[in-house]
Amino acid sequence: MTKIYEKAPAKINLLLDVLRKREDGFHEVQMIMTMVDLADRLEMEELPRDQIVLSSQVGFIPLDEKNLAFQAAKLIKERYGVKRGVYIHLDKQIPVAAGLAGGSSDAAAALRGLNRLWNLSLSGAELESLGAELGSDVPFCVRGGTALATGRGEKLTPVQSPPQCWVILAKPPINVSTADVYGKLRANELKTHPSLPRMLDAISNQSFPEVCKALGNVLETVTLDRHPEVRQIKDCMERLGADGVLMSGSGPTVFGLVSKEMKVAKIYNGLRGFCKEVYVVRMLT
Ligand SMILES: C[C@@](CO)(OP(=O)(O)O)[C@H](O)COP(=O)(O)OP(=O)(O)OC[C@H]1O[C@@H](n2ccc(N)nc2=O)[C@H](O)[C@@H]1O
Ligand SMILES: Nc1ncnc2c1ncn2[C@@H]1O[C@H](COP(=O)(O)OP(=O)(O)O)[C@@H](O)[C@H]1O
Repeated sequence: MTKIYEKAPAKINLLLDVLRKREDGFHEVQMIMTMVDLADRLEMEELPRDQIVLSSQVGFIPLDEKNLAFQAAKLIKERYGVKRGVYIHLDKQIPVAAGLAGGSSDAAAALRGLNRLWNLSLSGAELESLGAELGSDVPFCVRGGTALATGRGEKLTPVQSPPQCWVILAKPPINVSTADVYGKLRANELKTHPSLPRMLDAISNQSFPEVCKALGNVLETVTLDRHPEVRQIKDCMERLGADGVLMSGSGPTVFGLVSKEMKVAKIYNGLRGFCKEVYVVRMLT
């Protein structure tokens, strides 16, 4: 039996601005998103019966229709009239409900993989548009790389890779719901907004210090207030010498950008003192 493998990397938001709340309940955003090399892995294999079966080595995620990879398989099957079944094994490495788009990336990987397994010959644009039906971050996860995401996050413009660096991820032991965070955001009362042109300039000049200065995420106004432990992790990373520090997405994961390898071990060890889940990864360029 043919087996298809797909990697589903985590994303971080180098910049996340919210412009306004829309009538459909979503928020109009401007985000610079990029992938890091912490990834889930999906293994897909045809089943002799017309059924979607999902398994994982972890017990704390749903394996039924609530799972975004399951939803992706169901959507592509129904839309293209595929009368074949699939067994998907999900090797989960990305922390869940962390602001790292783990579920969205799994859905994107399932779309890419099933397109190959079932020889559907769908274009990248078609896969992205299917992805948009599953979640705002899924089109970016289908495409990967670095992008400016606008609309509710589904409209993508490619952006050059940021200068390569180390990324230290620290996830406090709390789960944050994206819907909750957007729900509590007072989009009209935001006092400051991160500057998108500044971040785009920093990337196009490949200036690591400028990228660090241009980091910004308006969702911190909600999550940092409600979860002091996230602010503590930010402060700790700054104290330990990370060059740039920001919460990713709706949180609670905080990432630190570090250019010099010799600083990484000190920051990692310092964080491990009070946060169990710390990862040292690279940006995917
Ligand atoms: C905040 C971000 C930043 O990348 O990521 P995460 O923190 O979830 O990783 C995204 O905007 C999350 O995208 P995603 O997780 O795909 O969101 P969706 O499933 O589409 O929406 C979940 C809920 O979030 C709210 N939502 C989402 C996107 C958006 N632009 N405005 C919103 O108000 C809506 O209430 C929606 O019901
Ligand atoms: N494949 C999946 N991996 C992880 N969580 C999933 C998946 N499919 C659905 N979920 C559900 O989606 C929610 C958000 O998960 P996740 O995508 O990891 O968060 P975030 O969008 O903050 O990065 C969780 O509550 C989880 O139960």
